[in-house]
Amino acid sequence: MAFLKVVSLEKALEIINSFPLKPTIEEIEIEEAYGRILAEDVISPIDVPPFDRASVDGYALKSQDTWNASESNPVVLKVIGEVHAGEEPKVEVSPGETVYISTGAVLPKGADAVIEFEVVEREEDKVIIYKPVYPQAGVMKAGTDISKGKLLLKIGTKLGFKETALLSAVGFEKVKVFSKPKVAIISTGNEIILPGDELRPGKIYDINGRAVSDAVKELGGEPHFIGIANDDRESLKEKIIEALKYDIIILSGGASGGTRDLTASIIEELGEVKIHGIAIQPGKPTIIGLIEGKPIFGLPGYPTSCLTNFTLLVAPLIRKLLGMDFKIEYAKKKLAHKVFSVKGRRQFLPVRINDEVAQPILKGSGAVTSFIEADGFVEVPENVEILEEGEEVRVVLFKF
Ligand SMILES: Nc1nc2c(c(=O)[nH]1)N[C@H]1C(S)=C(S)[C@@H](COP(=O)(O)OP(=O)(O)OC[C@H]3O[C@@H](n4cnc5c(N)ncnc54)[C@H](O)[C@@H]3O)O[C@H]1N2
Ligand code: MOO
Repeated sequence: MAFLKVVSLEKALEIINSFPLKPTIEEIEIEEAYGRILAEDVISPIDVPPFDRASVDGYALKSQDTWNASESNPVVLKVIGEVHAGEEPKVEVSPGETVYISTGAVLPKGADAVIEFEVVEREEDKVIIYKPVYPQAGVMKAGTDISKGKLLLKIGTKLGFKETALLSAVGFEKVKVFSKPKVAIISTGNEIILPGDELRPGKIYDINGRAVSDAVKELGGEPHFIGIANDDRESLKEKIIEALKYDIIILSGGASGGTRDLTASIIEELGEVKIHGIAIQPGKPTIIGLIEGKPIFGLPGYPTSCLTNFTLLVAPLIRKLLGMDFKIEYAKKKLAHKVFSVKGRRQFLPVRINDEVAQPILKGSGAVTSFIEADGFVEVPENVEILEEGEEVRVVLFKF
């Protein structure tokens, strides 16, 4: 067992990245595609619109017939039929002729423009036109919106309503996406209760179960909350065994006291502890192991510490399973004011971002509002004791 042998964040990430998990792909119905991550490039199989289409209600004609039309010298065309949306035109327009057409209908052969009905006069089977109509006026040509063979969406795109609309426009019934990583979540501690339970002395409501579940969801994963394990071997072991049917297991709490050893010893009994301590703050007592090929993370109990470590250690793995790069995303910001730090441990402090400025939230990891009010957390390198106001800093964003 790698008992309390503290490793660097880089080493921890290297170990996590080496875990035997790979992205898997599935084909799903378009109705289920919202929020999923594309596992293929999408090329348009058709032209949109698929045919030259009237974009106004009016008369389809040969534009050349109208070029000499004016108020004093109108052109008269003969109406030879009608074509409505959804129909195949049965008529062809010859010189001197026109066809009544509705918006969205196929432009009949021979015609190259449509004039709105409001600007012409209709007399029985005649239409009187007082101005020239330009070629393609009132027409949307086939493929001008989307052309067949065009790359529409790239692999890795998160499908929002615009993307699903695009898939619908080209007739996709099914689409290939990365399978959602299934993540089991267990909160630990005798003091933790669920909303709805009675708040007896010494008890507190579970925050990590909710926050981690929804962060997993926001990343594109599928959370499975297993429940709260008491600080006893049987309760914890039972919950961990139950969690093994999922891809990744996340525990929170019990990191610093005796329960920590309990977690480590259960992981060691069922699999292997790979990391027991990381040289970061928060997160020093973090445990990471592998049971039956499933990564298991023991994150700190303080919600702010738990979510910081989730973002640093677990989010890159979930992203990797969704076809993205395994890496922490940093943004460069300027520090709003001087910050003192402890030398020797890399620190991550919650910050609020206003424009390009990172404003530290100095409430400590014990406060849940530290992370709720934060947009990310600033990295204070291990060899730095003071960060000056206005200094450029690296910020990990709470953005999944
Ligand atoms: N003597 C020392 N005490 C502590 C140290 C230390 O080095 N020496 N480290 C502190 C740091 S840093 C952290 S982080 C915590 C680590 O705590 P654990 O991971 O063991 O977690 P717990 O003790 O179970 O919980 C800490 C705190 O968070 C609350 N908590 C736990 N789970 C949840 C949850 N699901 N929802 C809401 N709140 C939760 C728990 O009740 C505690 O108040 O230890 C420090 N102590
Ligand atoms: O390790 Mo605690 O997680 O420093 O806040």
